[in-house]
Amino acid sequence: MSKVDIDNFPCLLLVTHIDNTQVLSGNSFAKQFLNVCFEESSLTLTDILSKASLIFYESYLKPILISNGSCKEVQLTVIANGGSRIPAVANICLVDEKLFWAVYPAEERDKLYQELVSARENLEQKTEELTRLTRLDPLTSLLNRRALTTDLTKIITFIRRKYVPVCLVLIDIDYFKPINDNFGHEYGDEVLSKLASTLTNVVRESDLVSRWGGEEFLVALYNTDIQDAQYYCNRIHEAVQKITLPNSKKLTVSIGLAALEPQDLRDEDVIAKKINKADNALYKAKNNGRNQTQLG
Ligand SMILES: Nc1nc2c(ncn2[C@@H]2O[C@H](COP(=O)(O)OP(=O)(O)OP(=O)(O)O)[C@@H](O)[C@H]2O)c(=O)[nH]1
Repeated sequence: MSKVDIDNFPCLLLVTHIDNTQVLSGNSFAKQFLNVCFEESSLTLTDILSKASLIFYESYLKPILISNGSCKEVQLTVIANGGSRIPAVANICLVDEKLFWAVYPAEERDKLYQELVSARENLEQKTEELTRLTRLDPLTSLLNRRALTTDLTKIITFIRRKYVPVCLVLIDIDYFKPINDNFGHEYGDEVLSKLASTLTNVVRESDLVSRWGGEEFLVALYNTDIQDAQYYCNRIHEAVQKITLPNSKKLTVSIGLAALEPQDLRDEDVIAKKINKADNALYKAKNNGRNQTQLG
């Protein structure tokens, strides 16, 4: 078999002595990577390995090499030409008091790792964004029905432990069908969006505002008793009437209001029952001539 040219190996091949840190020789790849000339310099492992890797070598690898004769796939940090710290994988074996090192710099692996980290961060951001979007109604950007129910369930778990008054406000646009019929569905969508902004502007940040379905909106007023909720409903009526339709008529809404009392919270079905109560009150408001709030 012809003699193998070790300079063609794509890794650092080094020879050191087990008794000291002196580098006795190395291949071309190592010369280039470390920018040294082994014959002329007195290079030691201290120059090649990071401080932590050197401690690892002295305290862990060396005893293993002495007892087992070899160490495989050990992770080290190599100081490259120019001082940059490069993660590397080394195989080392001991023959006649000399250590033979094959060190594979993991520059590419490190780059790949960084790419993986940023791809994961990217994915996490996208997942967050998607989760956010699945909670929102696409037309109004308000919480959708499912998100409102989830958030309200959390609030109820909390107020079961420490009661805080919460009121549910069910809002339905009056005569919305004629708005669509007379001015078009697109205009109807615009009205829904305007109403959504109006509701968001009237409430506090701790309140939940949702599009419950069609032209119905459900608002959960946190830390609000029934008197304050009625005051809030009056503000909604006033604000909504500022939205004027193309025929100069004012937009109006009917509202059903229900309060979550401490005794209601024992009921597992409290949300459905209270919404039902608000719905009955809304029905009363419609039957009573619309543009008003009724208590459930
Ligand atoms: N533009 C638009 N219209 C919708 C949307 N969702 C539901 N609607 C319409 O809302 C209208 C609701 O009509 P109705 O339930 O008859 O109620 P209304 O005309 O408001 O009458 P009252 O509630 O009794 O005052 C229907 O014509 C639906 O098609 C939507 O996303 N966009």
